[in-house]
Amino acid sequence: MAEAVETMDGWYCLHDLRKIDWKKWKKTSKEEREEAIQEYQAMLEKWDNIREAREGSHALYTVMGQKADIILMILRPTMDELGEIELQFNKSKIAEYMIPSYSYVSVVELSKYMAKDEDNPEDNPGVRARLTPKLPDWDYICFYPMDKRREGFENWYSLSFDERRRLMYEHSFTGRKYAGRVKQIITGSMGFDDWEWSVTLFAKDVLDLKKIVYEMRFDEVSAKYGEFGPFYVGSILPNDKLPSYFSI
Ligand code: VOV
Repeated sequence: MAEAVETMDGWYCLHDLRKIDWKKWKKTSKEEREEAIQEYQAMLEKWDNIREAREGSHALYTVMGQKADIILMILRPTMDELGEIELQFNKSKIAEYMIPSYSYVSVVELSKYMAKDEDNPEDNPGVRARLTPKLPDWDYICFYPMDKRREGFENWYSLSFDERRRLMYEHSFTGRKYAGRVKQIITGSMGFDDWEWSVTLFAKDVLDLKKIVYEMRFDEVSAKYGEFGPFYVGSILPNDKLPSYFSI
């Protein structure tokens, strides 16, 4: 009999991707552009303080290619706080020069596939820290949503718990080979968004992102059951680099 695995859920997560309307930006006066950047930096500094107080976390990256220009990943203890941030951002000056291109709503998720019967992983400080993570300031990000397949004989949701645990164990084994090189944040989004999970990977070497995704394609769980949405890859955009990023 298939039964759901218990999940542990942490901070709520919004991935907000925007394109920049460079044409409009270029037509704006220098003063207005400076004002918009300063307001944006002040907003980011406020979020930095929230990160320092461990009441949330965020990461801002530029995106390669034409799907978007920037990605903001933001984590907060409640979904309402994410809503407030989105609203505040939409009302800001800089947002007038940005066009929404994709967004994703989810919650940081760990499952109990590997938990031993006798212990409650939620009591473990390491687990608590992974549910409320401080996003790393590594140079590169890769974000994509994914599903577990539900077709014909390849139906993840009709596999037994033990079989799913075996497959996830194999998956974790591949992942651990990338310790120190790739950090993953898995968020669950059933009932929240169009796919079932989002995967956010951080790396110091951009090639490690390709290598891990490629290697995992051969894990049985990804080979048989993985279905993937659009991929976004980008580079970190620190607060102090905003003026040069927006300079024209
Ligand atoms: C950086 C490497 C890395 C490591 C160490 C790692 C480990 C683990 C562990 C131990 C576990 C299970 C317990 C838990 O923590 O939930 C998971 C869980 C999960 N993973 Fe993972 N994963 C990695 C990385 C990693 C990647 C690159 C992907 C994308 C897959 C691909 O083909 O593109 C992925 C996906 C997932 C998903 C969707 C889940 C939830 C599945 C579910 O059915 O619940 N993951 N993952």
